[in-house]
Amino acid sequence: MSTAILEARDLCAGYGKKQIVNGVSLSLNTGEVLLILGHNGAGKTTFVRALFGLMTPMAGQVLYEGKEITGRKPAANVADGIAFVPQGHGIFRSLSVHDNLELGGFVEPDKSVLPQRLEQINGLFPILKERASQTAGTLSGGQQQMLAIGMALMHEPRVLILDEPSIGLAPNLVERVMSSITEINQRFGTSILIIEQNVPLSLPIAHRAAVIKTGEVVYEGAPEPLQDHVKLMQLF
Ligand SMILES: Nc1ncnc2c1ncn2[C@@H]1O[C@H](COP(=O)(O)OP(=O)(O)OP(=O)(O)O)[C@@H](O)[C@H]1O
Repeated sequence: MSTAILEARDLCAGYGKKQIVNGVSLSLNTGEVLLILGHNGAGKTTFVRALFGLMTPMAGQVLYEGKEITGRKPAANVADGIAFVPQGHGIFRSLSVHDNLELGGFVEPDKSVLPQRLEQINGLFPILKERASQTAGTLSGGQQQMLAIGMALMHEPRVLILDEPSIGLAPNLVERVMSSITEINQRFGTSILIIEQNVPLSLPIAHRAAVIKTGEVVYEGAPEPLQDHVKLMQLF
C-alpha cells in the first residue's frame, strides 16, 4: 500500500479575504511523481505555497511523514527535507553556478557530505559542471532551471516541489528537464510534486495526476485518461 509523505487535508488559502484554494485534499505518496495540472489562475501556485509554508493556510491541514506541519515556516520545512523550486527559478543570478550550488547546501549541518552531492548533481546535469565558474544569470533558461533543481538537491530532500519548471523553455529543453525529473525520482528516490501546464510533456513522467480548477481538485488518479484531449478540456 502506498503511504503519503506529504498530504493536504481540506486546505484553504488565499490573499487577504479572497479565498483561492477551496478545500484541496491531495497526497503525495512516498517515491512517486505527482503531477498537478490546471489552467492559468486555477490556484496551483497558491496551493503549493500554502503547502510549503510560504503563506499561512486559511483552513485545513498539511501533514509531512504523518506529522502535522500546517503553517510551518519554509526554513524549517527545508531543514526537514522538503524542497521548493519556485516559478522563475529562484537562483542568485549574480553568483557563479558553483556558488549557487554551495548555497543550496547551506542548510546541511554535515558539510562533509556536500562534495559528494555536488558530484551527483554534476552527474545529473553535466552542463552545470562545465559552467561552474559562469555567472548564473548568463545561463540559458533551461540551464537556470537545472541549476535551481540542483540547488534544491544539495540538501538531499525527501520531497521536491517544482512549480512549472518548463515555463519559458524551448520544447527540447522541456524534454530534458522532464527526463531529469524522472532520473531524480529513480536515482535518489525523491518524492516529487510537479505543477505543469505542458500536458503532453509532463503526463508521461507522472505516476499520478490531479487537475485543479478554481481552487478545487476536479480529477485525481492515473495520468493516462488525461491524454484524451476532450476529457482534459472538460476538466480544465
Ligand atoms: N499575491 C497575490 N495577491 C492577490 N492575488 C493573487 C496573488 N497571487 C495570485 N493571486 C491570484 O490568485 C489566483 C490563483 O493564482 P495562482 O498563481 O495560484 O494560479 P496558478 O494556477 O498557479 O496559475 P499560473 O499557472 O498562472 O501560475 C489568480 O486569480 C491570481 O490572480
